[in-house]
Amino acid sequence: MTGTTDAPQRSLPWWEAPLATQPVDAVLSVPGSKSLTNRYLVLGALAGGGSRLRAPLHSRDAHLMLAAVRALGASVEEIPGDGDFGPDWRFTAAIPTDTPDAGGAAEAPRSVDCGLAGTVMRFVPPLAALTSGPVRFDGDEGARRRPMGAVLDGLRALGVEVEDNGRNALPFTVHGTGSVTGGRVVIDASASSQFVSALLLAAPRFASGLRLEHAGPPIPSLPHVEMTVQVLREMGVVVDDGTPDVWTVEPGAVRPFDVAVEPDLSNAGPFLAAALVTGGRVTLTGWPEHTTQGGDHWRHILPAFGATVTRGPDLLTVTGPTHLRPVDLDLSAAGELAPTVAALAAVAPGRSRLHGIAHLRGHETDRLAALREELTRAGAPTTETEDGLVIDGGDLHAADLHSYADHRMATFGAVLGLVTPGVRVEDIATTAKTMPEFADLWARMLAGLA
Ligand SMILES: O=C(O)C1=C[C@@H](OP(=O)(O)O)[C@@H](O)[C@H](O)C1
Ligand SMILES: C=C(OP(=O)(O)O)C(=O)O
Repeated sequence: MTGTTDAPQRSLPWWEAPLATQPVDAVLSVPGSKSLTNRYLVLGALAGGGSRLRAPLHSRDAHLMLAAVRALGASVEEIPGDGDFGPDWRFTAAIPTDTPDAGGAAEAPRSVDCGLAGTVMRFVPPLAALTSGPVRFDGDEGARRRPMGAVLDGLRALGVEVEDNGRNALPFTVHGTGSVTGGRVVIDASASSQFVSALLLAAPRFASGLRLEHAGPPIPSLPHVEMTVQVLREMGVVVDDGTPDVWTVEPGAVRPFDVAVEPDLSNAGPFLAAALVTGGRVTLTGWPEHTTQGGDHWRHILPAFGATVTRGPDLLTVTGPTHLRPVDLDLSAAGELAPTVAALAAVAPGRSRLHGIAHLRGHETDRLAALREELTRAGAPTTETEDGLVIDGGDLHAADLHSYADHRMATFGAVLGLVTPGVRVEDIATTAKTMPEFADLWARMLAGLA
């Protein structure tokens, strides 16, 4: 099966991926979780009342979410914190909800730039529906290709007016009336777990709460839905998720909070992968004891390649094997890890199979097509299946690897480059979507300084 790739037409700078001259040996910390930061920003916008995010992620996706909740009327100030990667955020006012629609015809629409952030384009429209007046959403060119239908149809089923010229995609305008009645909604969330999270996060403020049902093929990335349920419960919201594919959220207040954001375990992936491909050792600090982050799956994925994973208090250490083994993995629960897993499979001699990830075609780019193209270009012949990739690894060579404006395609290239002379990665700065510090941290890891 083949797809089309959308390698950029513009000429972007090339980054010479550093080659590891010896096994890496580093202890490092990574910035905060995108998924948690952007959920807390949404919940802070509903709670207000001095809610504080400690050590939040400072990246393009997080700053777009911050700008979005501010555009909807929340007030957030930056205050010094203890995090290594930037200041804390404190809400001084929630978004105004339950305000009657002023009649609004002449009101200029507020606008939300979604960039390429799935969390912004999916989580913010239901918030916009709770405020009064039109809100126009748009984003990067690539964002207009990402699936949105289930959120927009879900909102329409709840009585919210959404104007999208029949595209079911960005750009669109949500016409908020200051309140959403709520009730029962059925959606197909097989293209993204974010459709479920989006409606659940705003649901405590729907007048009669929400009963959300999924009907369709299985939902991918289920730990992200569990994360949504957990953060809602932490803020005092009553959620029932006892029946598979059905969630009920009781109407009620979102309690103001003070939380420390966990490190981003998905973004820890390329650094852990460095230990595997170089036969070295990498320790991540701040690894949570319990977490809903999909990135916690590294503890199970990396041993399949032959790595040893050990836990210490607040630490995870990964030691690479002498030779990587090929793998056969279902990544449906943690699809965002697939580009890094694919890089490891390309280094491992033999045939690896990744499945359960058809929905990656709707991520930042069509990741199955992009990975097929770039892996094959680098000497690991790859084919697409209906729901994954078959990768023949072990014989990589120099290549110029495209990043498709996708942070995880860029870090994928960096992993290949560690053990393959002559790899260049296009536009490493695209990692700013979730980790602006990537190239710097990568260099520090290689220097043993991190
Ligand atoms: O809710 C979230 O924070 C996310 C959910 C997942 O989306 P999909 O279900 O679309 O894979 C994940 O891949 C994405 O990086 C972040
Ligand atoms: C799929 C991803 O992002 P988004 O939140 O934009 O969906 C990702 O980070 O891998």
